[in-house]
Amino acid sequence: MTVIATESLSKRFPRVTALDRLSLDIGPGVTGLVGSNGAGKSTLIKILLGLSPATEGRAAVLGLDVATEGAAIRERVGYMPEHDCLPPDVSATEFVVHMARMSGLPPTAARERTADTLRHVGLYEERYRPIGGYSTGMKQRVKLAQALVHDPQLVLLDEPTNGLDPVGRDEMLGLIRRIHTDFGISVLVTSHLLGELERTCDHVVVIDGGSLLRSSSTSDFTQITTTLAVEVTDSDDHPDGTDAVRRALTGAGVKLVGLDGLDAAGLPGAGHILLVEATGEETYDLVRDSVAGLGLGLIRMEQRRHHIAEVFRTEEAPQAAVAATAGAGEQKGSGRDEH
Ligand SMILES: Nc1ncnc2c1ncn2[C@@H]1O[C@H](COP(=O)(O)OP(=O)(O)OP(=O)(O)O)[C@@H](O)[C@H]1O
Repeated sequence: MTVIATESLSKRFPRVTALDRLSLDIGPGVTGLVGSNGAGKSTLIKILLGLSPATEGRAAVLGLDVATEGAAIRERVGYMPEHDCLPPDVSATEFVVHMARMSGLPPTAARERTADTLRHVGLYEERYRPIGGYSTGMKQRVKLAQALVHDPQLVLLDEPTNGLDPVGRDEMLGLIRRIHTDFGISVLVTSHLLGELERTCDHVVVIDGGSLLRSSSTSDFTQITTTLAVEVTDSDDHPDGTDAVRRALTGAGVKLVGLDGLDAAGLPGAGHILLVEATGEETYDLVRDSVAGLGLGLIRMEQRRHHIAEVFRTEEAPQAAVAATAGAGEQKGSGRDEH
């Protein structure tokens, strides 16, 4: 079943091509749309909502044509915009009830749905206070609640983790995951951070300069590698057990792999982890025998998975990957100029 389909979709502004012949086929579940700033993510969302016309190509959301059935799409789809757009002088409850009424819910249903939805996103007593005094995390929750209040089939979330600290970001990602697992609502969530989508999404679409770079299931991105992660104990004889094993394995001709600065993101306590290139079963035996020979304990020896960011380090879009993993690149306008 297709939730979002685009066919050679382009959007040209006078000086920039924001989307360039983009063809996508997105199914149910949680899908991440990743791209550096200016890649065309918000432009795509506005076209999918029927709010902005495409220059060329076609798109359908839940089987409805974006060019002619925008109102029907917006009845069935929730939208969380990227930028701060909340009125400061009303409470979350008043605002979300208003949005529910705008979506056609009768007054009692609107109030009930509002209470349920605000509780679901983690806003309790504070929901009666004016939004102007809220933290960024609370405002993001209000924006999420108004996207969910009319019980949509699909929500489009534009950079929901923007401006959040690591704890707030994890909480928001957990909420997003539960939108699908608890309510069966499909989600398209944009981000410029590849790493956070890896944990949250079933499927990831990567765009750069308005074009499709890759669309695959998260598990395809994070396939098993031939690298073994090895962790050992220390001992009185070998106070740095990791180093002793490193020397033993190198002496036995085993190739060790560098982490390329990805250790902190990849594996907890990665300073104590050796990455070993496995050439076959014999590599496992050699590691086991070397560790035992040194009188050390083997804490773990496991095949490592790729992280999405690594895939892009080695593939065709090094610039997009760097921008996406760095997460701080705020440069606009990576869309290409018209010729
Ligand atoms: N109304 C507009 N007029 C002219 N150019 C626009 C307009 N809206 C977007 N653009 C340009 O189109 C390109 C894509 O912008 P878009 O906002 O879709 O990117 P994005 O991937 O959502 O990035 P960000 O997260 O920074 O918003 C950018 O170069 C942007 O400057």
